[in-house]
Amino acid sequence: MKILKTIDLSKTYGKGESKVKALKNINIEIEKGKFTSIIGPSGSGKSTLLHCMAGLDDITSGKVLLDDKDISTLSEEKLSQLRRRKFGFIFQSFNLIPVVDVYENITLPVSLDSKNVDKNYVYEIIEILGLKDKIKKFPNELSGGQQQRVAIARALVNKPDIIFADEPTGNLDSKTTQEVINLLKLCVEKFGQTLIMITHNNEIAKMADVCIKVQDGKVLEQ
Ligand SMILES: Nc1ncnc2c1ncn2[C@@H]1O[C@H](COP(=O)(O)OP(=O)(O)OP(=O)(O)O)[C@@H](O)[C@H]1O
Repeated sequence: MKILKTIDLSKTYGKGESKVKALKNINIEIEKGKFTSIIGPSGSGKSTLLHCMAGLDDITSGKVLLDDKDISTLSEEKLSQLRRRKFGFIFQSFNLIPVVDVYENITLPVSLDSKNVDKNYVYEIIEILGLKDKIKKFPNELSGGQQQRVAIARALVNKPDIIFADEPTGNLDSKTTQEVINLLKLCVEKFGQTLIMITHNNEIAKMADVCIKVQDGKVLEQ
């Protein structure tokens, strides 16, 4: 089953002389419950594609279908609700909140949406990600790998349908990278989520179920 599709998706930045065609008629389909990697050279349009699929960036033409519904025409308010409820995000810079502890960093997306925190589920995630003895720590007391594991826990806490990850291991050494990717895969498998991840790294791209190659704003192969 396909959870997300793009139809002739194009994105152009700027106007006139400074116009950049970042995406040119992209047609891709993302399989539900699978791990899809997006690989390509710097500037090829990977981040733009991810942002357009996740409703973080407006598109110039085409469609983005989530469960066959076009999300590119939604209002900013509806889009932000959709992102909060259905999507999880992990970025290269962990984007943790420095003044609250690990537990609060993880549970904040749920409390922001004024839903009750499912404590059993939160502790299950914390356990899997090996953060049990870290929940009272603050982000600056953690290593990079530990901080990224907190960011993964935070992305999972809403039980999102899709997790969008933009170079999540870009700031980590190769051993920690393997650990983090393995944990991410484990969580996705365990909770049946769909993972879409950008990477520069061929080895990581190969760990995915599906690999999409992007070059010069176009999809080379899926
Ligand atoms: N906000 C923006 N304004 C203007 N041009 C942009 C903007 N964001 C990206 N671009 C341009 O769009 C093209 C695609 O950029 P994008 O960031 O999607 O590539 P990428 O494959 O993710 O690169 P990297 O691997 O270096 O992060 C590039 O030519 C970039 O310069």
